[in-house]
Formats: sequence, C-alpha cells, structure tokens
Amino acid sequence: MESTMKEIRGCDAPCVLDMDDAATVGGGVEDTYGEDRATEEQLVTPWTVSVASGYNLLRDPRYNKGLAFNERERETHYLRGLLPPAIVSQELQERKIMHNIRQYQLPLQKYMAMMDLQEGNERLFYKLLIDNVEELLPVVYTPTVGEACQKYGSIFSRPQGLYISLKEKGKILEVLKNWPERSIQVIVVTDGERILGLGDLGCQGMGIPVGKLALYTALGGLRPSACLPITLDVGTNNEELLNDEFYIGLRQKRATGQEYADFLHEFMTAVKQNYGEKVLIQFEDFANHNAFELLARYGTTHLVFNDDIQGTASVVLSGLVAALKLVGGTLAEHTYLFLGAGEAGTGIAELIALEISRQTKAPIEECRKKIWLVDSKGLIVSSRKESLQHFKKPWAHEHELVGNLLDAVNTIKPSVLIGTSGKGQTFTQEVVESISSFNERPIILSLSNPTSQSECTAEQAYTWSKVWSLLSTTLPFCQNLLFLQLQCYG
Ligand SMILES: O=C([O-])CC(=O)C(=O)O
Ligand SMILES: [Mg+2]
Repeated sequence: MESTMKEIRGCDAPCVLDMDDAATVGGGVEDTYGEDRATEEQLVTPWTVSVASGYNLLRDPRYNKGLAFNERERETHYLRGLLPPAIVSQELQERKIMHNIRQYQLPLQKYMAMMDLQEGNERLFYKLLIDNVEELLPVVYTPTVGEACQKYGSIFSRPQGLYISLKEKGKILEVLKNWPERSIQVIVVTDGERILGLGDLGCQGMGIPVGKLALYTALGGLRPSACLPITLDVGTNNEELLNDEFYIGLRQKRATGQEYADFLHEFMTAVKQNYGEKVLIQFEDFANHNAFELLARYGTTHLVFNDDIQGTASVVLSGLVAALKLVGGTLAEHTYLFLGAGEAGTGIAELIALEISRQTKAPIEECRKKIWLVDSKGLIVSSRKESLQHFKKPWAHEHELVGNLLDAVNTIKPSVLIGTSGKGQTFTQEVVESISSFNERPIILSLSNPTSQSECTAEQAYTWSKVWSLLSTTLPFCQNLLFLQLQCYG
C-alpha cells in the first residue's frame, strides 16, 4: 500500500492514505475517492458499496417511486425538499400516465413516453404494462418497436442495454463486466441484420432485445435485473443508415466470414465465463445465413434458443391446434402452404411436421410432404434442390415448377396459408378468394410484421373471403399467442 501510494503521488517520503492526509490534498476538500492522486497512467477506481438515497435514489429507475414515496421514506432516504409535498399513490400515477399516453396521436410518441418511464420509474412502467397489456404491448413491442428501431438514432436519449461493437474485439468479457447486474438469467441478443420484416437496421436493432425482455418481465414474471438486452454491432449494409447523421452505430459494412465468426465466438465464450452455464442466450433477428448456423454451432455448448426459428414456431403450432377445434380435422389432415421460407417459415414447417409425426407415428420425411413452401423464386420443388440453401432442402418435394403464390395456391390447394415472407400485401384479393373457393373454413395466418409488412390484414382476409368462420390473424394482433410463448419461458 505504502509503495503504491508513493508511486501514485510521486513523493519521496513514504505516504499513506489516511483521513488527515486525504483532507489536505486538493486544497482542503476531502479527497474521499483519491481522485487528486489519480494520474493518466493509474486511475483510481473508487470501489464502494452504497445505499441509494436522496437525489441519486430519485434517479435510479429500479428504486424510484416518484411521488409515491411516503412521509417516512422521504425522511429516512433524505428526500425532503427533493419532491413536491403531495404524496401520489402508484395507482393514481398510473391513471395519470395512461391518460397522458392516450393523448398522443402517434404510436411512436407513446413508445417514447413508455421508454422514458422505463428509464425513470421501472416499477411503474411494469405496473402500467401488466395492467394495460392489450393496449401497451403493441406500443412497447411490435408493430411500434419496428418504427422505433428505424428511427432509433433520432429518438435516442438514454442508452438501454449493452452495446458490443467490433471496437470491443478482444475485450468483450470486460464489456460484460461494465453491466451493473451480476445475476443474469436471460440475454436477448441481436446483430440487427433482420429486424422483424424490416431488414438490416444495424445497431438500431437494440429496440428489439429491450422490448422483448420488457415483455418477459411483464408477462413471464422474470426480474428486470435478471434480463440483459445486447446488440452486437458488426456494421450495417443499410446505406441509408450509414449516411444518416443521427445513426448511432459503427459506420462500416458488416463483418462477415471468419471475422464475424470469431467475434461471435468471443461473445459466446465471454457470456458463459461471466454468467455461468445456466444463462439463456436468445438469438433474435439474425439474418438467415447466420441464424441457423449459430443455433447449430452453440446448441451443444450453451443454453441457446432462436426466437425466430423456434419461438414463432411454438406460437403458431399452438395457434393451429387451437384453430382445429373450430375448423375441424387433425393436423395431418390439412395441407399447408407457406409464403416465405426463411427462419420463421421453415421453423414453423418443421415443428408442424414433428407434431404430425408424433401424432401419427409416421416418419418425419413423410409428414413434411403435407407442407409446401414458396420463396421469392416460386414453389420449392425437387428440381430446384441443388441451388437451395440447406434449410430449404427438406421442403423440396416432387412437383413441376410453379412461379408464384397464386399459381401455387391453385395447384396445391392448401387449407392453411401461412405468411412469413416479410413482404407486405402479398396475400392479394385473388389469393384469398382462391383459397376460399375450395375451403369452407381456410386458416390464414399473415405473420410478417410490423403491420406495413403484413401479407394482408385480418379485415382484408375476412372481406375478400366472405367466409364467416375463416380464422385469420396477423402477428401484431395475436397477443394471446405471444402470451403462450412467454409462458414457455416464464
Ligand atoms: O417478435 C415477434 O413476436 C416476432 C419476431 O420475432 C420477428 O418478427 O422477428
Ligand atoms: Mg424476431
């Protein structure tokens, strides 16, 4: 200690840090943290254990209660004078904020108000979300979160979550240690390359892990402090963002190949080192070309889950099982046609096939034949097999080439039509009329989101089909299904 202090202070006589000594350095004001002794080379780290009180307590979202602090709390936590005299219960504060939020015309304004609340008074934020889930879920998550991510740079005020960029290569473990919480149970991580149906939003994808974890707390009961939203910034290929003066991420093209793999590997290793074996790492909104590979690569060494491949699939399968109670028949008796053969499409298709196989005891290869997928080049058929990405190959059945969705509907004659294409307005009137012409009760799931990317709206499907009992839903509107998904985590 003596020699360290001597070095730091650069004095000849032995120096020991004691209170008298501390009081004299820096001109009479006590140098509690040794700041006067810090040099460029050797910073002083003020390790302390502190109890939040007074001004700091009001600015700590985890403990702040706003005007709900009672007289006794105001006294014991040094809050006198820092708050106006009125004591306002949490219930009344909730009513006031809901009233204010309802005044906003634009969903994005409501989103910003909710994020402000999360950053200012976490308990009130979750109370609002839990008590008004139908109204606020589409604000905090899809569809509004999509627009928020697109404009994240412009609306950015305070950082949420942990940003790990290529600049932190070689130091990811240190970055994780900067996060204030130690007992993390769930990490939702994105690299921002496929944000909902909106594509590459780079670093601005942070809205997704933040929003999703807010739902896990509100609906799944996870402690907020156990949740860690992370965005890996490996660059972006979105030219508009690269040229946007308000963009908050690295201004470079995406890292690919070995550089990307090494960065991800460092991240995965550091997470396990810092939080242990049991931390759940949820991959969210990675592009197809990385999502399947990451899940396969880390499936045996880490507790991993890909929401877009596995989460959406479990929600949709539960939706179908519920729908069959209305529509009739077993899963095996239906024929499925997907528009979109990416993570969501192939993930759902595989889970349906697995469930049919479980129910009928038929081999999975046979069960897959009930399911057809259309991608941007048309129906996936065996003659296209060579050129298909690996995750599409199991769906290349024997059939002649079919170039578009309408022709595929007319030849395959599905009873279930599922949209996972990320392309808006692709379930056209003709498509809906066609499927309704040979099904008394077709099931139409238009899952792409946000709403601008939905294959059709529920209203369009009902209007065009003229079938009273048609079951139609779009992802932003099927919150009851999302709730089921959350229960799986909870
Ligand atoms: O968050 C959802 O429910 C849907 C989703 O993962 C996506 O579209 O990427
Ligand atoms: Mg997703």
